[in-house]
Amino acid sequence: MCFGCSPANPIGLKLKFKMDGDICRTEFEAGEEHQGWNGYMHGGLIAALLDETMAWWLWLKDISIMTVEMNTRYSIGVPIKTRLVVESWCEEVKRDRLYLMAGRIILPGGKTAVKATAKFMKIDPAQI
Ligand SMILES: CCCCCCCC(=O)SCCNC(=O)CCNC(=O)[C@H](O)C(C)(C)COP(=O)(O)OP(=O)(O)OC[C@H]1O[C@@H](n2cnc3c(N)ncnc32)[C@H](O)[C@@H]1OP(=O)(O)O
Repeated sequence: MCFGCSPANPIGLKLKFKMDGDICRTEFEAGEEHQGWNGYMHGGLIAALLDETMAWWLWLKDISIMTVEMNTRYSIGVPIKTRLVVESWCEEVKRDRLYLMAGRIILPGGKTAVKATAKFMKIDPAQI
């Protein structure tokens, strides 16, 4: 019952993903329950949005992975009750096992509010 994508998780984000060329994309609108500071989305949940979107780029290609490292740069506060677009893509694959991924959150109007980079490690699907 994944916090990011399961439709059955009552407190989950219920994200749905689509590939558009080499970009994986989802949309999300944060509610009051997702706030940190008043009116703005919690930074940890923003990181979860990006982690999940980068993971799904791989998952949609049938690659089983786990996040092993992630860096998040918060440039603009992410307002709640606002339609967000989240995108991810692959920048490099090392030794056929380590995937260097990147992602961003785009506000209405096109500005990038948050950028992330992360490393994902391919694992044996039997491990999860
Ligand atoms: C549908 C999609 C839903 C996805 C949900 C969202 C994704 C997530 O949030 S996953 C949850 C968070 N992540 C985790 O809990 C991961 C926890 N970590 C692990 O379980 C293990 O470290 C695991 C299985 C990934 C790798 O373990 P293991 O196979 O033993 O790796 P290990 O032997 O330590 O390292 C393998 C190689 O990778 C390298 N490596 C390990 N970590 C890193 C790193 N962070 N950066 C670069 N290289 C690394 C090692 O140096 C090693 O290199 P070499 O082969 O040359 O010696």
